[in-house]
Amino acid sequence: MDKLIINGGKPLAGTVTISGAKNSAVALIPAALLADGPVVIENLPRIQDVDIYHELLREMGADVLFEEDWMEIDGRLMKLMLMPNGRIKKLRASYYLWGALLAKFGEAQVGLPGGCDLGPRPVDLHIKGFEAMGAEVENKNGVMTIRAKRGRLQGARIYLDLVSVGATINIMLAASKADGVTIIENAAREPEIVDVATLLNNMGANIKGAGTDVIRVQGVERLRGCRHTIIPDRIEAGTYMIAAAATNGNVLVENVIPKHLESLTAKLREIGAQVMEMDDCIQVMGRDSYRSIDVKTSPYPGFPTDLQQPITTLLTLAKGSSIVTDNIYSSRFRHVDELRRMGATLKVEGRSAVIEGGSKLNGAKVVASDLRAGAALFIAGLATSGTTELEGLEHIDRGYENLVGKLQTLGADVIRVGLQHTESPQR
Ligand SMILES: CC(=O)N[C@H]1[C@@H](OP(=O)(O)OP(=O)(O)OC[C@H]2O[C@@H](n3ccc(=O)[nH]c3=O)[C@H](O)[C@@H]2O)O[C@H](CO)[C@@H](O)[C@@H]1O
Ligand SMILES: C=C(OP(=O)(O)O)C(=O)O
Repeated sequence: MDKLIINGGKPLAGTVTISGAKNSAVALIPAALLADGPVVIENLPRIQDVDIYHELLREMGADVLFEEDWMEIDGRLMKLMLMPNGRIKKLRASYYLWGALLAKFGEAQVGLPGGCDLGPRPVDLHIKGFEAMGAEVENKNGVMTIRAKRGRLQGARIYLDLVSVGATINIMLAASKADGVTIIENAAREPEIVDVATLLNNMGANIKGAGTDVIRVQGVERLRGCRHTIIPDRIEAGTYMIAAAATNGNVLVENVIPKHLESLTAKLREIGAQVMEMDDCIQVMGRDSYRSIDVKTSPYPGFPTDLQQPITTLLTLAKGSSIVTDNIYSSRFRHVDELRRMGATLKVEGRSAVIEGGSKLNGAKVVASDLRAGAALFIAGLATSGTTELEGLEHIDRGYENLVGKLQTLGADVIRVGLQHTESPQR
């Protein structure tokens, strides 16, 4: 297995360019299947989740060209297939095939998704939405068979009991070609949802209100091909911002939408880091001592759960007690034991990490249990003055493009060793 070897203690300095958003990319790709012509998606991140989606599309008979950072997708020759297992288990976002195939064929037979193990990740709200639109749903040994009872879904008013990114996008996908109007209430407002609605509208859909908590979708008969550029990955950007602060560095994070990072920017300023927002970049200047603070995750525009683990690492360096509470996932704390192995003083209490900050971290052999646990640990490795060996890179590969290259550009002493010497998995 590959591992990262990090000789930490060097302040990160320089410029890092952020890739396209993972959570947009993995929804835009299935959305493109709905068009009666080619859709070109640009600024795709070269990450494992995108590679797996590429393979899934080929498996389903779509015509796909994947070059550099763009993909041309033509779903016209695609066949409806049973997809019980295999690649769909390797990522969370394979659940978007439910909404996309339902809209395209009136039917989907796709297994339950994989993705990061963060405790229970139910899909009841997706199902509730499809049922409200006239689908019958059967779960047989983890394979979801979802069928529009009348051949085509009907518009419906759907209230989401919890704010869910996945359910909001899935219902939007399904509703885009349904008969009539669908209203999604208590919809998620994440920028990735706006990105998906923008692509669908450019394909000829009629979606209003994306980015607010009420989304209105007037179904249309046909969607057409178009060209779309993905928004920057605010979680990748946030990870580098936190890494800059944790190493007392000075990093210009470019190709970002600063507004998408406001909750993190506010927290970094609160602990005492200097953060400057410009048009499409953010500069973070660290310092050698920080104030402790509390952080609570919540749906956008709140503090993102996907940055909860990375900021926990930073707060282990701040003097005093900090509490980091994850209101989205109750068990997203598998990085905590590994951080303790590196000398941090913190424990899990309920759905919070309680941190006694200020202890000096040391290098150690640690394992990433999930994608952002990986981020928390490579940031810790960069911030210690010792050597850290980090395993579990298959999780990190799901979401960080060219991690080693980008860190090396910022002056980090980090290499990847193991059987596979390439950063990005083979396509
Ligand atoms: C591919 C993708 O975009 N992944 C993101 C997406 O995941 P994902 O779409 O899976 O997360 P959701 O927004 O749906 O989950 C939010 C909360 O709602 C709960 N829930 C969700 C659906 C459902 O049917 N029932 C239910 O109870 C979840 O357990 C969780 O507690 O949003 C998460 C929350 O911002 C991020 O951490 C993930 O990076
Ligand atoms: C939880 C995440 O991803 P996924 O939902 O794809 O597992 C993440 O990106 O932090």
